[in-house]
Amino acid sequence: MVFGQLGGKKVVCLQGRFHPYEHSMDLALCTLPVRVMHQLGVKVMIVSNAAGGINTVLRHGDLMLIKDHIFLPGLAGFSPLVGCNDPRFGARFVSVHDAYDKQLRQLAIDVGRRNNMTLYEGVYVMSGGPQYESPAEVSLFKTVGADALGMSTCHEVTVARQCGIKVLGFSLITNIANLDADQSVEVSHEEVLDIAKQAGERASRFVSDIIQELTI
Ligand SMILES: O=P(O)(O)O[C@@H]1C[C@H](O)[C@@H](CO)O1
Ligand SMILES: Nc1nc2[nH]cnc2c(=O)[nH]1
Repeated sequence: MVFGQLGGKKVVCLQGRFHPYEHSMDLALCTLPVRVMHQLGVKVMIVSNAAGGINTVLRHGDLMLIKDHIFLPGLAGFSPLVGCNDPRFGARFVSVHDAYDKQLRQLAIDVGRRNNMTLYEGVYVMSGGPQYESPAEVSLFKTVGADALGMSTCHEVTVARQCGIKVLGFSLITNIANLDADQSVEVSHEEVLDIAKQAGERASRFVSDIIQELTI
């Protein structure tokens, strides 16, 4: 965790995250930093990820605001909320009808527009990873309404919402997910890192501008 000030606001940044595939799908462990941030008094969490684009409008390097998510591991019982519930972090049963705050999304859209940024809005699906998806799996996700897919974020957002932290999320499209097994292209982590690196500065500026205008 890095503590500091940005745009006149107190901020805490995580220099990385714990992915469920790195920790035997122990999602409670992977979301510990979010609970710590809650205990520190954090009210807004801005979360980002690298993702494969499913929606055909998305291109390498695009930013997609997350409007909603499909938490696939969570649906299968791999939720950070299973097990004993500690009431310091919120209720046993949590509604995620407003996982990604509408007001914060509007703020991001306004900031993006002022900076002439093309910003898409869509649904992020989290798979367990660490393998990238087969074309048939990508087709499945497309059919159920996903626009981009990755291996993180949903468990963190679920815990943040349980704690009452408002969330803004965006995906950086690092690769185009394959839909056709006959014309598929290999996805590589190097490509993901490369595109993420290229977009880093633009994405950081965008987040700083949003933080500057936060009124919460
Ligand atoms: O932490 P994120 O979700 O940005 O990282 C994605 C998912 C995998 O960890 C990795 C795959 O290339 O990028
Ligand atoms: N699951 C998944 N995660 C990603 N992270 C970056 N690209 C991808 C992708 O295509 N699939």
